[in-house]
Amino acid sequence: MRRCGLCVALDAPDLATAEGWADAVAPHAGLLKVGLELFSAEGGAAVRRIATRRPVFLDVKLHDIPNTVAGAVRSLAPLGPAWITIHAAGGPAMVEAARKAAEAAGGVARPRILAVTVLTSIDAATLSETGVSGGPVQQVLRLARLAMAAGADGLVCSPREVAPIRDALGELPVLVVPGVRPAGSAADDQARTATPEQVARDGADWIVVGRPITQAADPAEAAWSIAQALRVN
Ligand SMILES: O=C(O)c1cc(=O)[nH]c(=O)n1[C@@H]1O[C@H](COP(=O)(O)O)[C@@H](O)[C@H]1O
Repeated sequence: MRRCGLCVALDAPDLATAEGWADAVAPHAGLLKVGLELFSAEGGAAVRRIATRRPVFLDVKLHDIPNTVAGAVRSLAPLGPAWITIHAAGGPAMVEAARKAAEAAGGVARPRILAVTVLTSIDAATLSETGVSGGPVQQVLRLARLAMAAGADGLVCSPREVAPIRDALGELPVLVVPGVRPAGSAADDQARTATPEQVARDGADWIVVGRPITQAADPAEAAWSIAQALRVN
């Protein structure tokens, strides 16, 4: 039976705040995420410090020409992240360049490349405004196939596409799923959401949760409660 783990997004303005959250939630989280806010403020030190608690998911969502993305992956790999995000919409050559750069960075401990499909903040109307017709599920499936064929190790999608991706692409892709909200929590700026229980049932490998944990009165308790909700299988 597939187990779904909790990744906590440490979206903090400084390392002291992030390390406080990391210490509180580490007993309930299998991965900790360093994203654009923390990485922009603290750089590589954030990855190195957080990695002393749990493997780090370094979410920088690279999206550039293949040569530049490959160079960025080469520069980030020595920090030791378990995962690095890129945008699948950069196209197959970009995804392949990221994968090759990660492999060249070496060994079994190489960073894994996660391809972001359609951001969880984007609804059908916004997607159509950007020129993409057909709706999020169709676009996510298109980008998921493209990214996996080009060598991505896994995919980031919203809770709404976990079941469709499993139907279309099977059990192999690692699925990492933000936009998760416990019943009754505010959606904030997330558009395509579902509960932890639903996402685990549909076959996600990891959920990514930030504010419902970090902005809770007791982040450790909030992380524990979400981790419990994942044990539905
Ligand atoms: O790549 C991501 O992690 C990501 C992709 C996506 O489509 N949507 C998304 O919300 N994320 C990240 O997941 C986290 C969600 O945070 P909360 O909305 O606070 O739970 C943030 O750190 C986002 O940067």
